[in-house]
Amino acid sequence: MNICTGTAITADELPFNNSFAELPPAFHTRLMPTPLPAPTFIAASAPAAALVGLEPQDLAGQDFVDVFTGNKVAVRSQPLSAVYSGHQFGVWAGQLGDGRAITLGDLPGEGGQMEIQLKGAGLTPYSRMGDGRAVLRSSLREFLCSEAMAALGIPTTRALMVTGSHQPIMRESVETAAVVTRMAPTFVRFGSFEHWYHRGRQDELRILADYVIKNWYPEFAGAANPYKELLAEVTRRTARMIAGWQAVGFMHGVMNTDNMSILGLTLDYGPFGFMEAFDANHICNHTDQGGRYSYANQVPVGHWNCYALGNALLPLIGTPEEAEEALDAYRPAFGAKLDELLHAKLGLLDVREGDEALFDDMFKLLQANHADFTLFFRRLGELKLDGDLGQDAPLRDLFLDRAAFDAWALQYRARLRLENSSDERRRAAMHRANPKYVLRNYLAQTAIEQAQNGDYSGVHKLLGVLERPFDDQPENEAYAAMPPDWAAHLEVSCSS
Ligand SMILES: Nc1ncnc2c1ncn2[C@@H]1O[C@H](COP(=O)(O)OP(=O)(O)OP(=O)(O)O)[C@@H](O)[C@H]1O
Ligand SMILES: [Mg+2]
Repeated sequence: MNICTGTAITADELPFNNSFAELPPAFHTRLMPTPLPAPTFIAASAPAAALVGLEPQDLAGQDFVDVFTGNKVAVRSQPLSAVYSGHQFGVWAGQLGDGRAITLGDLPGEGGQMEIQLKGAGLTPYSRMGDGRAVLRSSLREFLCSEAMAALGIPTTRALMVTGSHQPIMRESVETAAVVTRMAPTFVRFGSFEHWYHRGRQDELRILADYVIKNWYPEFAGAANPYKELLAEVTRRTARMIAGWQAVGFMHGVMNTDNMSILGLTLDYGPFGFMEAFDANHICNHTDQGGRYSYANQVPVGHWNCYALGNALLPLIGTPEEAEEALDAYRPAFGAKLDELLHAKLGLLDVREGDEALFDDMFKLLQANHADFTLFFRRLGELKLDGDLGQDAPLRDLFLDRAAFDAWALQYRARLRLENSSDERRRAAMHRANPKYVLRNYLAQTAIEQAQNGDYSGVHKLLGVLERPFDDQPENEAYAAMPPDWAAHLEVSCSS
């Protein structure tokens, strides 16, 4: 829909601006996406489409499929790939860049403009050893999880649609190609700044920082030290985003600095996972043998990544002391956000002494019993304040050590009694804080295998369920179930 005239627009007429293309040529390479043979529509997200005034049914039309696969370039689009560098697994990796992502331009929307990027659209000068492509499996995971995270209320890049082609792509086995159309106000990463810092190119560093401030942090433009303010705010946003991850059991899997968004958005859905049987040391990425990006380590790694950004911004900020001051925002921002989220998850209206001990004991209990993370919090909402704990069997049955659960539940009930709330009201509030549906690996895998056989109905169905993660959806009970036995053998890695 043309947001000015209210009429339908064709893909060719998409009203692209190209703000990143206006930066000097050192920041990007102008290039054309590489077409894929016979691209087909797989799925689109209606909530994402609405952000840029598009209708999902229009996206299924061949002209949109062609533009969003990269087979045709809209008149006003100036496709480009951006350069960036980064630290991978804590080690400086040098130049990376969009090796398979091509930005088409920015589309206007009511909430602000969105950069539209095709992931898997062919070789770029930054492809290094890669083929510039993404396979259907990883593209569906990125598509579904981007939209699932948005519905969970966690800051994230969005996924507008996904298209596929029969073109064979070699990974561990032969798979087929797909393209995800992603959206974010900008895809600038921490690594975009590290790139110029490590080359000693202060002019470009300043141009990039000014570009980001002007467009997304205009409130700092007139500050005494805008770059210090920028670092402090990105640090706070990153900390809050990671608190959001911890609260739903999301594990990113590859928190390299080139995957950290300058807007504090979850970026790059590769070997991610959602916590099932709780283990704070769980590693979701099979390739991450040392567990650098385990669930528990996400918190300090987020801080480490902000340090890397602070180091890169140092020539603009001035002194290390000022950068340190900005980075000091991390712990309080993380602590305050997690505390707020945990209170909501436990249905606690106010903050009281002893709450931290209650949370600690809860995590120890979950750890000792490897209770299912999502089911635990969802079923906790059903707990009754009075009566025999045995009446809460579905919750209690998540724990092998029932006595340990009973002891904690009594502590929790005592805490709840300090507040004046009914079972009903608490249940409703907790169900708004604790999702029933998250993208468990087995759910993604089931939909992917169906899609690999040409049937996309499982993807559509799963997307619909994940768009309403807090609703009860009795007809979709099966999607809330614990993983079946076969899922124990599922491994996700960096292969994508
Ligand atoms: N198949 C591929 N072809 C070319 N480059 C690739 C390919 N896979 C990954 N890369 C590049 O390797 C680097 C690190 O990869 P990583 O898996 O973090 O990113 P990605 O999943 O491709 O993309 P993004 O971070 O944009 O979501 C990036 O520079 C990325 O573009
Ligand atoms: Mg990446």
